[in-house]
Amino acid sequence: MTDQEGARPAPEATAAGLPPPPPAAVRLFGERLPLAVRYAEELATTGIEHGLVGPREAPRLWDRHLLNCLLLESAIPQGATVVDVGSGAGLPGIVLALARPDLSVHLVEPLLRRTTWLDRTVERLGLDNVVVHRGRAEQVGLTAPVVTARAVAALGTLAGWTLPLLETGGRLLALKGATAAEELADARPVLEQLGVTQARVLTLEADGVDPVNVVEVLRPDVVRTPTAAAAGRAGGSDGSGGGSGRRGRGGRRGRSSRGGSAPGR
Ligand SMILES: C[S@@+](CC[C@H](N)C(=O)[O-])C[C@H]1O[C@@H](n2cnc3c(N)ncnc32)[C@H](O)[C@@H]1O
Repeated sequence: MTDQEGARPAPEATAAGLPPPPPAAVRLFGERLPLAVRYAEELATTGIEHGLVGPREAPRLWDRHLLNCLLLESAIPQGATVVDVGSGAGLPGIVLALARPDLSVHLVEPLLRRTTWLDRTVERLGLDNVVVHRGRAEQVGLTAPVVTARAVAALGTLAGWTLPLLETGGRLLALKGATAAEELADARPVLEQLGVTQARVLTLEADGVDPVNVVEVLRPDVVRTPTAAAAGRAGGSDGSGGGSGRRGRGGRRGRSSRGGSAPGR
């Protein structure tokens, strides 16, 4: 047998270098896989054209982005409302909404170019469990039991922005990279100033997917304002890495609304 006879056909590319979904995506998205494929195709085409995704990301969209974000869903209770801050191209918010139609997901993103793309993508995918809000986390005025974020800000800064968005007993779930424990240790003084007493690193895993580190921060009964000095130490840089079923009062599903509308309260 020649090499050529024994060679398997190359996996068919679906859009602009996007490979077919890997077995873990097929298994984990289940019946929602066709929608996840359409989202991946949007990322690989219009997402790259509009600058929401790096031009070389298409071949690794499944592993590095969709599956990485999908692992987070196991930490979110059934029927939860989720506020995803700094969504960018909808990561992790759209992935969660795709995999979990029981969730009500609010995407918070300040940049108009991005919310325009998010609006259009949510509409194209027919996701009626997503509302897009244009605004900054610290001004958007939403509340929910779960707030998610990936690659938005250093942990102390992120906690300062997002703890006020959490309902009593709510949790911030921040997707972080390999240095999650280090980042949590660095942020401890600021978290203490904010009143946080419970924060830990969760490692989420599934067969065929690289494990993901998530920093979970529980909302304290009273969220305090850190001193300016502590806030400065928290840093404003981009942190690397990476709920309850009610709809926003002011937001429309699949549409943008400026900050100020609240899902829950
Ligand atoms: C590096 S991107 C990450 C996007 C996406 N979460 C991901 O993982 O691909 C950071 C995003 O956070 C947004 N952002 C920055 N400051 C923010 C703030 N104060 N509130 C909400 N979003 C913010 C930016 O506009 C940008 O879209």
